[in-house]
Amino acid sequence: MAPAVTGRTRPTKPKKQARVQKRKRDDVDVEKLEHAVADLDPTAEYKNFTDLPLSEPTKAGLKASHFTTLTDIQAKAIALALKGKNILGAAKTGSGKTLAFLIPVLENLYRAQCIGADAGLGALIISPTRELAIQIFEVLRKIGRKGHLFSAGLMIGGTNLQEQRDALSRMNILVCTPGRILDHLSKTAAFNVGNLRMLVLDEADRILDMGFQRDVDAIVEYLPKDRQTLLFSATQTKKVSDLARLSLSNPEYVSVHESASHATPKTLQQNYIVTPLSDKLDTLWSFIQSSKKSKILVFLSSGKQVRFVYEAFRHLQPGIPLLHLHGRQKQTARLDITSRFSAAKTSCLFATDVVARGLDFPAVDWVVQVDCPEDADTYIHRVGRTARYEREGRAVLFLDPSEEEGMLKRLEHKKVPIERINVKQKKQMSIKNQLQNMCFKDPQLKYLGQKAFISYVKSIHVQKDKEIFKMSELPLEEFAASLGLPGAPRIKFMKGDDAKALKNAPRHGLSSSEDESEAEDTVDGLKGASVLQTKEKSKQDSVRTKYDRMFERRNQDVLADHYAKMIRNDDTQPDETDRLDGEQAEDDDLFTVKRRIEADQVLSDDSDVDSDHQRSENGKHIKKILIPGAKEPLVLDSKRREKLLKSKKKLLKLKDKGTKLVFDDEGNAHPIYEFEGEDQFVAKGAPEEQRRKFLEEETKRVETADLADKEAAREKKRTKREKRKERERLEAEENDDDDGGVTGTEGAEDGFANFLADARPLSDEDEREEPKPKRPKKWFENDKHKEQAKTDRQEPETLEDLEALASGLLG
Ligand SMILES: Nc1ncnc2c1ncn2[C@@H]1O[C@H](COP(=O)(O)OP(=O)(O)OP(=O)(O)O)[C@@H](O)[C@H]1O
Repeated sequence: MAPAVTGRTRPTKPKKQARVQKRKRDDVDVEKLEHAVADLDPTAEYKNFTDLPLSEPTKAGLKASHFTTLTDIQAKAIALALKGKNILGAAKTGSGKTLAFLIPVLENLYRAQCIGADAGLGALIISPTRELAIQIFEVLRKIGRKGHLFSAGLMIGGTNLQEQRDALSRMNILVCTPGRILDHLSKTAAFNVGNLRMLVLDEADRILDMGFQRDVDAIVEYLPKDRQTLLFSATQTKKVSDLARLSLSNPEYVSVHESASHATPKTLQQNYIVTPLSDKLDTLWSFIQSSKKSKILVFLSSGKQVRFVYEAFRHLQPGIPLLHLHGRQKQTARLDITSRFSAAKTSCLFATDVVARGLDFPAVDWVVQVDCPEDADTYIHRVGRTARYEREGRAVLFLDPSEEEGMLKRLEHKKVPIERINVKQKKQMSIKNQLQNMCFKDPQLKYLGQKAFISYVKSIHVQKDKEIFKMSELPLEEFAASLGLPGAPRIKFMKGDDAKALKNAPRHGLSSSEDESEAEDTVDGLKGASVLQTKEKSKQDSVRTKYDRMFERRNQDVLADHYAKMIRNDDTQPDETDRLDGEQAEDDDLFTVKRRIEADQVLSDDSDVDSDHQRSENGKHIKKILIPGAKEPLVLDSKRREKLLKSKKKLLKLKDKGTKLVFDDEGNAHPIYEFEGEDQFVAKGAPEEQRRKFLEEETKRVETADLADKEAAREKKRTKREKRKERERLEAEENDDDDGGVTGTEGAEDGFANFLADARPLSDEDEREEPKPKRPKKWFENDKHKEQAKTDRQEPETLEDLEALASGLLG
């Protein structure tokens, strides 16, 4: 990120005079304001911003942004915060919490005249995600643009740390993410937070949860204790430990919707569908097909899932522009996608929970939760991306039958009104075959599918609420098939009993039993582990040593199945999975021999490696192992020697070097160099003549070989060039797609109410046919404002522009 500099040029003399005069006016203003704030009654009901004792620049900024009436949370929180109280604010999503803390930040710093480089940092606003930080910063800039003189900056990850450093010491207000600000606090010497007056945590529950706990603890260590702290969230924490950690003494609880019968906005219609995990993508596809004229936000549990679903659906040409967003993307791409989705009228964004909180995308029609959220709070945050600030919206949650009971219980407890609906069977489509075809043809997509599968299973495994997430009840094998995969990839994350079951399981690839290898193919998660447990029960009776386990250990990564097949006996018939894998299996043949030799030589404990347990003179247990090709058995009498077994390179040293042989046409072995008998040599002619002849023949041979080599090199280059061109062409096509160049028929629009059999009639369903009433313009979209803004300054397009305009806020 370019430094969030003020961007102000050195003021000319008349400007300086005007500023001094303004400051004087401010002084008067400040005194008056101090009195007015002291007299302010925080229990009174304030309706309009003009009822509050606010500075002229703030009033002007609010007016220019068309904010006139206060929302509930603003009415309750602003008055208290102006009086310097610590606040714990909770209000439903989309209820206007951002202004509830930004106005007090501007006002309290203004009254304290915490302005300019000498004043130092006055307020620190922390947000859990970069996107949300940017959004807060934008709102701050808009309402502060009418005459405030503060310097404000945005410090988020994914941008240049060094460039931010110089600017830091000049900032009065900073909007940041926890990791980045901690970086600066610990590494930037010039960054002084000694004068800090206010700390704000937006989406406090997320910031205070496990993910950010340590960062927040460390940040708070640097800050002065006698500051004002404001915490805001849609689902408020009152945990004593959290409050103590933030030195939040006697906070005022401002919870406007606590007594409300629902935790979500009234204008939000919420439904759930019970759909087995293996049908989720079919249901999602069918849903998208019936809602092509909507703006849809789809939540999935991991970036890898997002990537796969996005790529797969894109290939299927859904007829609606698709976008995808997850935390692993570059910051510029994330920003670009956020703004494209904000601007889009119809689009479908696949995203992780990185956009679940706080983001204010205008006019989202649908929030679809394909993967069950980890808890009810996350559910509330996700659905909060629609039906914002009194607008209407719909949300639908997909649940596997095993998740239904547990999740509904949690939602009920949190006062979330949700009703079950069913999918109309005739509207349900299946894309399973297409996905299988695509994965078969495109190894990259198959790879993404494998990753998606693994990350999904892992995400279920780490879920805390086992009443909702029951791995053993999920149809994982069918789920893998529904992603187009030929089999369920193996996963190495098992902990506790399950991990032991897997660890103790023998290497099926080396076992002769076909049954066992079948079991292994289906192994996944707990289900698989339990299969193994039963199979191994009989073996567990005998004592198992570390060595036994070491010999039986197998590679448990994504390709483990393939590996197992590769080292299986030659006569083993390829199974269905192999056949599906076609080309890849053929390629793998290349490695079969090599792998088998390595595996046999190094790991196998049956025929090739003879082991012998003995006791040494000092009574220590030792084991002798005969390595094939080695002259002497390897004595395992120390840890270091044991380690030898793991290193093939070191084992090679123990082996005989061997002799190189060549085979003739009849298959008889000969040493590479065989001496000719003297008579034969003499019979061939003079040695000089023989030498000349030999040289001639060899030169010819080398020349032909050289030609062949050159041709092969040319061919290689050619294919490489073609591949590159193909890649470029595909990339160009992809970009076109992203730009909205979407194929498909738009006329096929049916509306989701048609798709759902028991859907409550959507009140605006008919209205939808009529021209939609224009979405009320946001304050910053106002034409008048736009024109004026154009004359004042250019609207920011990039993060850098935004930062460069930080000073705009500020005068
Ligand atoms: N007083 C107001 N008058 C009109 N519109 C408002 C007012 N306050 C906020 N809004 C608008 O309401 C929308 C939601 O506001 P905001 O993003 O602050 O909600 P939030 O409570 O922070 O939501 P979340 O919990 O999802 O973060 C925004 O589009 C904002 O412009």
